Amino acid sequence: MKNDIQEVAEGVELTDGFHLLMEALEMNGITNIYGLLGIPVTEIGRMWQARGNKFFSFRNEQNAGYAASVAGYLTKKPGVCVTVSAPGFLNGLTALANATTNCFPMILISGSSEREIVDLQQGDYEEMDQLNIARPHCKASFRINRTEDIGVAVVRAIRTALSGRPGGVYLDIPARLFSTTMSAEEGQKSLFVPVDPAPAQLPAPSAVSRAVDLIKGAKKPLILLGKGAAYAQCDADIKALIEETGIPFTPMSMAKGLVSDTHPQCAAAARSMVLQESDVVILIGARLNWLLAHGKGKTWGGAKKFVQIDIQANEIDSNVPIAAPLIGDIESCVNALRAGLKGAAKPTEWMSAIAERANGTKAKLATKLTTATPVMNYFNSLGAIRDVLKNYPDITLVNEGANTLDNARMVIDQYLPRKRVDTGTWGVMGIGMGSAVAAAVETGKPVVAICGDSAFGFSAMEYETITRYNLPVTVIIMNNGGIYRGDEANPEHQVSCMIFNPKTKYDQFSIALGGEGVRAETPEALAKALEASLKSGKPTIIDAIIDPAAGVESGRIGNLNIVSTIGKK
Ligand SMILES: Cc1ncc(Cn2c(C)c(CCOP(=O)(O)OP(=O)(O)O)sc2=O)c(N)n1
Ligand SMILES: [Mg+2]
Repeated sequence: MKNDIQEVAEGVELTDGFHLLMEALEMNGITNIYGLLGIPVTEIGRMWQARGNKFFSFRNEQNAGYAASVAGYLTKKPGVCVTVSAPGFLNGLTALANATTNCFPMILISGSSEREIVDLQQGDYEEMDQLNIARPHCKASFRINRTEDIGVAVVRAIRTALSGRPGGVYLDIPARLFSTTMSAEEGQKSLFVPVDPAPAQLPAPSAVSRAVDLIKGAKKPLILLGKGAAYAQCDADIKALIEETGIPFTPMSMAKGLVSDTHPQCAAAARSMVLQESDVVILIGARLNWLLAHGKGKTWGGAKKFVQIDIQANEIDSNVPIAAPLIGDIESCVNALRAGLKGAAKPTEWMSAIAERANGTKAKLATKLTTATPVMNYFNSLGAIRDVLKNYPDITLVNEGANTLDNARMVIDQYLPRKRVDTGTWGVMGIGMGSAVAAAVETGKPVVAICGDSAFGFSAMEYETITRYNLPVTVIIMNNGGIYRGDEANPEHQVSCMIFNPKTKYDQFSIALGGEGVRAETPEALAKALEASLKSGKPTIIDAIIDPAAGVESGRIGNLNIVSTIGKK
């Protein structure tokens, strides 16, 4: 390797891999790193902090990775996660794969063993072929072998994470590179900032007129907003498209608040009606995957024509034929549609039929939200939370669980864009605390995490990370004593595989980890504790006691469960 390390004459100022990596990140506007330190990356944490940047140190790399990915989603700059090699890398890889599935820009940087040892499988400390293991789970996997390549590698990682469909990138750095030196002057010259890393991509005029004609001919058009539309940060353009055309819209969970849930054209409360009865559906940053029943079947009722805006051409026709593909970035496509639809007739009859159905649904729900029960259920507990949160529109709501997720998504309104972070496309549990850290750090505003007790358990120890940085995070644990429910009977001489220890006290857990803890057994107590926590700005866990029989298996996706047709033997 000698010939790869420049011989530097005496007296020339030197730099090294550590410094070049940090300068390259800083030059590209990255000041926060989420990670977990150890060999060979420990010094990065200390030096990064010494330079006045922030290193948020986690208890498990998976949660640091979730934090980095959510930072990327909220800021449109890649979130950066740093881990040690092998097991640390693998823990971070789950979050990198989830970021890629969600289309969140994120860079995972892991220290690694030297190539010559990995390739001969000579059994190094935490040896693993990380570069190749990462490749199938992210947009790109790069390894840096020379100090002079650090600048271009960071830029490639940033451009890949941000351009086209955003996603995860893996940067593999062999341990020795960090301390390899080179001339500081040469090193400085090797660093640069990419020009326009996420370029606009305009749709073809022929595609725009095809889509405009289809929408103009629709009797019952519908706009369906996905988290891609929220990520695009062209909020005013999307609101203008909706209001100028008078077309009803319904948001996917993380697109809630892109246009307020209380907007008169919001059809969320009549979702099944609009999915079934619409004749032309305009998908904006939403993929026709499992979350939308793959665009077919009883969810969608009769024949449907789809207009699909997506930056990735091969997403089109992934499940059903798309009548009018619009390939480009969301802002360019939305504004092209606005121009073409100027003066088009508004579907006022369709909109008023929807409003009537929505109002009926809301009235029924309102009764459930205020009906007292001996032990709280999901509705009267979430009703109390909703009444508090409507006075705090700019908090970020983090949400995970099954019944906890499905019911909170339906009950808790969102008023502003990018204020709801949840389990995303995969429906992954454990995103809670990492997402809460990132939201608190990147927005500087309070966070409320509503987690099922099982979901909370996946990242519970990160609550210490939250108290350590004294972040304004309130965690409401919907404690129904189990996965989906807490009343499953125990099989012979065993504890049920679906329930938790009924003696668990999450309020005491919070106090033990340096936070505030409150046990809430009524909606009034829950509302009071939430209000107090938001006012105090202190890390708080509210242990919301929910009826163990209140949930249903797998929440709203029980249909995906597989059960034996021959029963238990
Ligand atoms: C990483 C991971 N593991 C397991 C699951 C399976 N799973 C699990 C384990 C859930 C937890 C449901 O229990 P909860 O206590 O969080 O919520 P409710 O009791 O309110 O339904 S929801 C769900 O899909 C998952 N989605 N992700
Ligand atoms: Mg539960």
